[in-house]
Amino acid sequence: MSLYELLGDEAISAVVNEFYDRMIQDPRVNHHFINTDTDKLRMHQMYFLVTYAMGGPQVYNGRKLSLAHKGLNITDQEYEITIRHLTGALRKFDVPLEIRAKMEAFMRGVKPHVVYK
Ligand code: HEM
Repeated sequence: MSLYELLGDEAISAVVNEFYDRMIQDPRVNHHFINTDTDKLRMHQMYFLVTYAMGGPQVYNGRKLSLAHKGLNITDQEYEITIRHLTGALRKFDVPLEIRAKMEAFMRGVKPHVVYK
């Protein structure tokens, strides 16, 4: 069974919303989002995770990660903070450790496409 089937749409969207709330409230990373339509971004992020991290239906039609983060110059430290906010959001909704570990591994795998662009 895929992560997508295990969690379901509702839980995934709750996690993504919680994750964005944490990012937007955190002064160490929220400056990146000043010029971003965050409602649109929540949707894109959710579709991206469903499609690539969770083995769900292919619903993502946004830009490639390296293009989406071009010019943001995201640092290693900001990346770690972001991972902590995602795993924190997963924990808040009692997502089991095994799934949290898989999501974290996925996030670490795409890091080269996101940092220092
Ligand atoms: C950890 C893995 C990450 C994934 C999987 C991811 C995924 C995405 C996706 C799917 C988009 C939308 C692309 C589109 O609209 O076409 C996006 C945009 C964006 N991401 Fe990430 N992201 C990650 C890490 C980060 C980090 C660490 C930051 C900053 C601290 C960040 C900041 C942004 C911003 C500001 C945008 C919007 C750019 C714009 O307005 O054009 N992302 N990301």
